[in-house]
Amino acid sequence: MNGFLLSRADRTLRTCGSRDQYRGIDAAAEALARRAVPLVVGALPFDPADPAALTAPETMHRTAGPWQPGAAPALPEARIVDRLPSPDEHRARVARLVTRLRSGELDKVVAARSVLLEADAPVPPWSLLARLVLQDPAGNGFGVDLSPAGGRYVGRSLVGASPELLLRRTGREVECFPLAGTAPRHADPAADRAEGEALLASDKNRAEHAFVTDWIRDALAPVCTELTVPDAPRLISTRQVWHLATPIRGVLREPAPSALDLARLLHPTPAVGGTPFDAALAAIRDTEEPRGFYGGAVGWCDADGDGEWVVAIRCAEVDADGLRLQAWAGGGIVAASDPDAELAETSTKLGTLLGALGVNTHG
Ligand SMILES: C=C(O[C@@H]1C=C(C(=O)O)C=C[C@H]1O)C(=O)O
Repeated sequence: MNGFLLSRADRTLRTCGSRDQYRGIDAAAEALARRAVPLVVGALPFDPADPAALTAPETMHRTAGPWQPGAAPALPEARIVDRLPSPDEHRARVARLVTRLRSGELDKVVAARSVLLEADAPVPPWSLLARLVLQDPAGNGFGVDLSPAGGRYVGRSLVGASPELLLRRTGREVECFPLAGTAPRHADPAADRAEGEALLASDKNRAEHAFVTDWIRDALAPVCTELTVPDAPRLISTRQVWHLATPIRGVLREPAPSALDLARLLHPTPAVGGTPFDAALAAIRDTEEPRGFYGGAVGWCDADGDGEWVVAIRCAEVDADGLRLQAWAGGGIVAASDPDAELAETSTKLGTLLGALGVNTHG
């Protein structure tokens, strides 16, 4: 995929070409700080030890509102050919994590799984992104060339539509919109509303959510002169799920960290990692296949330090030839989690990507 696109409800950034590429955040941050480049776009991996895929683009184009790609492009038929791990193994992993959570070794950890897909003809990443944005124009649709990360990422892209804003920095203002706590949507409006209300009232889900808001508060407090974190979360919905969400706002202390510095400070939050941070990251590294850029962050930062980063969920990596895709979904596990419910939650979340691809099989 040549270029980068981030489609948000209020504005879209699209870039083309590459005048420089960075595998390390430091090198990109340094180029921005020297004003050697006006803008850096791209993706940060889930695991901070892995390479990033950052690009200083040749040209950029900003438009108001979500991306308007025109009519929904047709996509070739695609099907699930494998699951990593198998649904049974995911359930077993969640059960083992619950044992560790009950022993007090961990407070929360996100368990993820993926599905591998094969298509009859190449899936153009831009067409997949167009379908995701048309399916939910309010979501944060993104398409990123992962080539700057090198190795197996050359020619690969990351395409998705995330409901979660890691951060937006505008001058000294910083905003975050973390999510954690999930319930499925229902076709019947009364059942749907009841599911949402039950999520909002659930102590288990509120506790899961609070690990994320506490993490963000602790990370932002030292770099802010003002910080507002509401006491209770609110409900938001996508086409597939309800989530608990908390809008967080702060005023940054001078010299204000850039959006890229803030992304590095906040990511990975316990919405995709866990608490305590080191133990959760170690558990994920020990139990899961590599997440690559799933669970990472996608966004941009300009030479003034402004920028936006969304959490890279509800997404897939598309192979260089477009014939193979890998889509992931995860969920926060706490001591009270049920392995069957967690498996179902990942299937529902996979529905964002699979729905845009026209794959109806439940993941
Ligand atoms: C990890 C994912 O989603 C995250 C986990 C959530 C949860 O555990 O309830 C909710 C929203 C996201 O922060 C995913 O979609 O893959």
